[in-house]
Amino acid sequence: MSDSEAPYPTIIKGASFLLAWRLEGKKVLLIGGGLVASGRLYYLLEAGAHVTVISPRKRLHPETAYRIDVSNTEDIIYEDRDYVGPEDDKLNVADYDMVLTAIDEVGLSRRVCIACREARVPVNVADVPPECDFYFGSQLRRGPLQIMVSTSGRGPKIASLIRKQIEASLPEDVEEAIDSVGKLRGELRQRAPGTGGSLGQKRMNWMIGICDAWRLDELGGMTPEVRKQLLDEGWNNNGKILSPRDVGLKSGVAGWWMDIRTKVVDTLAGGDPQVLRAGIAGFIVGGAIPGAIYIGMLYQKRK
Ligand SMILES: C[C@@]1(CC(=O)O)c2cc3[nH]c(cc4nc(cc5[nH]c(cc(n2)[C@H]1CCC(=O)O)[C@@](C)(CC(=O)O)[C@@H]5CCC(=O)O)C(CC(=O)O)=C4CCC(=O)O)c(CCC(=O)O)c3CC(=O)O
Ligand SMILES: NC(=O)C1=CN([C@@H]2O[C@H](COP(=O)(O)OP(=O)(O)OC[C@H]3O[C@@H](n4cnc5c(N)ncnc54)[C@H](O)[C@@H]3O)[C@@H](O)[C@H]2O)C=CC1
Repeated sequence: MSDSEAPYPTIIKGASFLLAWRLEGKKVLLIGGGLVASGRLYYLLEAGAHVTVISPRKRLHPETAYRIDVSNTEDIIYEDRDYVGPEDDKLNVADYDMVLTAIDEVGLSRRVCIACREARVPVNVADVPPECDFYFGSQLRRGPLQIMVSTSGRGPKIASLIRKQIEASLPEDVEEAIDSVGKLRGELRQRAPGTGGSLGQKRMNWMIGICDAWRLDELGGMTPEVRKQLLDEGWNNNGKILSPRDVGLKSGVAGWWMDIRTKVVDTLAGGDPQVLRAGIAGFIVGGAIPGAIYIGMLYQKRK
């Protein structure tokens, strides 16, 4: 059977299994305290992990020192010393949910990796990709929204550049929209509790319908009263999907402008606002220069 005849997508191996790992309250061992470790520590703390950092004070990155001494004293156990290796150290890698090394001693990192794999503890060795059970990626976070770019170890700087492009293209209201949808889902669950089954399917269909019918900026502006109206007159009315117009919201100038803008951008610039902006700037500059010459000529003539 050729690829084009296959009923489902062809499996192309070589990917990483991307997840959003819930580390809240989990124990993580971080060996090293330099620049790379400071980045690791930041993400671990944002995820609510309890981190044990081992690294001599004298080469601690200032951000790591700040986390240890000032901002996250409760979340970090700090040991001011060299880690001596999995065979001799008083800390046992098997006692942790995750182990990270970010040191400049490849031999030691390798021994940590072997010990972790024996103990089946996931490990990341910053300087040796084959010794990583998982890679970090270039990340961005806007409240509940998290995006990670991975290049499968090939080009971390490219991952960083792509992340910046994604960041610049995100709609402004994305955080508020996710927040509103989260609240609506919670209120729907209170009204129709339970897991799975036909009720679960009905709940999911209703949420999909709402997300399809409302634009991000409209979702972001949803008040508690509107959410109640959606549930009272929509969900409780045979699972009807009410649009913003149905609940009395006028599209408003902002909404109208967004619609027009999206249509114009799609038509003129293939969906890229930057291309359109460049085009408009070119149009203005292109008009301004001949205009200035013309006015200049009129002025000359009058004289
Ligand atoms: C495999 C991986 C393992 C892991 O770290 O988990 C890994 C490995 C290595 N990185 C090295 C170097 C650099 N790393 C960066 C930057 C980042 N590296 C990150 C992740 C990863 N790096 C994982 C794969 C990610 C993927 O799949 O795309 C990012 C995305 C996330 C983060 O670290 O938090 C973060 C960007 C964060 C951001 O800006 O958003 C830069 C650029 C810079 O510093 O500006 C350089 C210098 C340029 C260069 O060398 O390309 C070297 C040394 C190579 C050598 O010695 O020559 C190794 C080891 C090796 O490759 O052998
Ligand atoms: N994965 C990635 O994204 C990147 C990885 N790297 C690699 O990661 C490693 C760390 O990089 P940096 O943080 O920039 O180095 P760095 O030199 O700033 O920090 C190394 C840290 O490890 C500590 N350390 C060394 N031996 C130790 C031990 N036995 N026990 C405890 N702590 C120990 C040092 O005190 C220092 O704090 C390097 O090998 C580097 O090549 C570098 C850049 C990016």
